[in-house]
Amino acid sequence: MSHLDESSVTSSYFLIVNPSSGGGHFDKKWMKIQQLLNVYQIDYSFSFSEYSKHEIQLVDNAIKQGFRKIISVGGDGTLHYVVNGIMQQRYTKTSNIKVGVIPIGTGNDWIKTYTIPNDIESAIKIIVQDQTILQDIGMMTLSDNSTYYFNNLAGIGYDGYVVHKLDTLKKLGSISYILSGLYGLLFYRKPQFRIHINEKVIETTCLMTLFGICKYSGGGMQMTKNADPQDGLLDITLAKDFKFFDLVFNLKKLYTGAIVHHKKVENYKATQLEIIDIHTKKPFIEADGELIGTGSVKVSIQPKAIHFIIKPVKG
Ligand SMILES: Nc1ncnc2c1ncn2[C@@H]1O[C@H](COP(=O)(O)OP(=O)(O)OP(=O)(O)O)[C@@H](O)[C@H]1O
Repeated sequence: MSHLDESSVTSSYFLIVNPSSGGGHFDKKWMKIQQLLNVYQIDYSFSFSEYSKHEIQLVDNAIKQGFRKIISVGGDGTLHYVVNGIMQQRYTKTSNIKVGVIPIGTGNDWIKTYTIPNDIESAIKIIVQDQTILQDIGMMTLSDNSTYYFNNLAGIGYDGYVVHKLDTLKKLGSISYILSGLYGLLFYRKPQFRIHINEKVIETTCLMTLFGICKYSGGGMQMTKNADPQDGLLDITLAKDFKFFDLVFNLKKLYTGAIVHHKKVENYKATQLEIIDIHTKKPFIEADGELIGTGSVKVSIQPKAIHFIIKPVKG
């Protein structure tokens, strides 16, 4: 780790701004954000991301320059790459970094766990209040040894397929997740997984396996049983031989979280697991709603890795 001279560390915020996030009206939103940051006397610098994953490089530069407070202005994808930038940099311990979010994305699922409102001014007020939580971060290693981090939820199988299909439907907003999900289930061929978890080996046909750090994904669905962002454990859901009608008849349960009690669903807590794609069907792998690759994957957790600015808890 190449440590910076402490005198170059600044208390100012650095905003990573995704102008493509949220599908429109960016100029108006950005104008409002700048005005409010001035009203609340927040000292900041910023960069616009110019393409997907550019956030990683922008975060690296900002931390190198001495910034320790990073604000992600965008949706879950922007936050995902901001987190990847923090986890990959080598200038300071990741837990020295504080991350806040100004949500302007389509889904904005990460903020739901912390009841941060999907509203620019409320989010800025929360940043001013400066209450933080030291959150766990998930890590995935693919067959080619590439490494990816996730701050919300990741998965392999059908959810990856849905993310792959989602791009064309995203302009419809959060309903696009469910439309994409239902459409795909008519055609999707479930892979066979060999799963090594907690000294057990499970071999099964599997619609998907999910790894949760936080509670919500897919535009407000709750598909893990008891995700706790600070317990040092992945909250794992195995949706086994789920069929089209299993999903149609249980739509409401996807949103209430009751789906985890379905007889074709198994839940686990673990610090690590490995999923082997037995017949090399190359199932899609997603992290925080971003497609990251295909094939087998090892998943683990980095406990209490990054400080996130969250809504102050009353009491
Ligand atoms: N200038 C850019 N042009 C195109 N894509 C970009 C740009 N900057 C960042 N991206 C990428 O846009 C993708 C989507 O971003 P993000 O998820 O934040 O927005 P969203 O899709 O509107 O919101 P959500 O994921 O919450 O539904 C991410 O992969 C991000 O890296």
